[in-house]
Amino acid sequence: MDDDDDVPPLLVAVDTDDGDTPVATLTSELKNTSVTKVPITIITGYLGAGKTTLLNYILTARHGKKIAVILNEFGNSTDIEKSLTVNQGDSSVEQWLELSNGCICCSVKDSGVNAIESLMDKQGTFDYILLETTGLADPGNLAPVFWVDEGLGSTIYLDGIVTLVDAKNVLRCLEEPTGEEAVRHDGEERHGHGPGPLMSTAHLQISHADVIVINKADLVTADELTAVLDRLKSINALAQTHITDHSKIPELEGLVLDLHAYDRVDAASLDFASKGHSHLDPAIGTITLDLPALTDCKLKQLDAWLRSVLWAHDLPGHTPVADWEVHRIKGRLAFLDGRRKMLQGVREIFEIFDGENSNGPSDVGKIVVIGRNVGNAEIAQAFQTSLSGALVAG
Ligand SMILES: Nc1nc2c(ncn2[C@@H]2O[C@H](COP(=O)(O)OP(=O)(O)OP(=O)(O)O)[C@@H](O)[C@H]2O)c(=O)[nH]1
Ligand SMILES: [Zn+2]
Repeated sequence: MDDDDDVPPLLVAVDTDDGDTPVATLTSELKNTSVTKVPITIITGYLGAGKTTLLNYILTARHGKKIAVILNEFGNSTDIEKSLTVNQGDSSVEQWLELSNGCICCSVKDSGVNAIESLMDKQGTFDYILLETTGLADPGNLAPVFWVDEGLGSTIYLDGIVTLVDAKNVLRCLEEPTGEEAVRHDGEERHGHGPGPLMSTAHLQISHADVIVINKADLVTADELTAVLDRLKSINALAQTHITDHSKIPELEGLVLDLHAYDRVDAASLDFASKGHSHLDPAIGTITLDLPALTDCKLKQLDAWLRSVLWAHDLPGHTPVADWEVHRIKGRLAFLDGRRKMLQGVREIFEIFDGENSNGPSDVGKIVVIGRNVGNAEIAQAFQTSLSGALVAG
């Protein structure tokens, strides 16, 4: 591990021609065009994978953005009464989350967003927010905090989750969850896990990713790299992958920044995910469900099915065969009349929104699911049977 971790990355206003443009000027300029929402990218990855290296790379690259870096302390849902720290130039501002009583995920959601908004009030708006999690954070707990409903009028939006993996160590991390992790992720809080393949923090960080940066490529052979890539694709076939040395991404925009991962669904990634990949990983996998052409009535049935699966953890019409949990869900919903909608979800939260209309009758609907044990043949079959049943009936 590096010893520079105690020195948090700095917020720098890069590429302004005179490096010391006062913050006040930037703020008033931005306030005039105040409808612009600020994207937030979650940067996650196992201990020592290269998160800080990536942050520093982004901060010094030419992009002209005024970036705020937030170090997240509430990676685990049991440990959220913490603060957000924003580093700006030489100063560091800490904002405590004020948790109200009531449902813990609602209060985290409100306070996480409020904390950032109040930081922006105090410090001036940023163009972009990078949120670095601790190495042991589960991004699935964090994403819903920042994936805010349009209607709530938030000034920030979740742009994507970028997961760094260490090419040299990731396979070992996936094989050997530490005792503590095995207990943490195999026990309590989530839907009564039965026995099953162990899931590590590395699994959770990979399964929730929109982009996976396979870092430290300089430390492995080409064959080792291929093995890593195969394993990662078997866990999360939806994420884009990039191979790097010292987290150097050639083009930041579209590859790690400005992904719009939650307001668009990329058709090519859905098609790739449904090509059928090996089930190399026993704990987490990606499956594709066939979806018949929809009508408005069937859309309602699909919505009810999603609520049942994601909220009640119940596969309608099916006795649970073994334990499972859904981390990500994405889909293309094709309608008989040529309309097309997209589905996007993280854990319990999902959204269906309009997509571009199809070009013709060959358009097929599909839903890609990433989650714990869903790659198990019996469970994959149960998902498909339950979905098909829900859409035929009624
Ligand atoms: N050989 C090699 N070393 C790298 C690479 N990327 C980062 N490192 C080194 O790996 C160490 C850890 O990198 P960091 O960027 O601090 O990793 P991190 O994910 O922020 O680590 P934690 O915050 O401790 O979880 C540092 O010493 C880096 O210089 C790489 O591509 N190749
Ligand atoms: Zn670090």
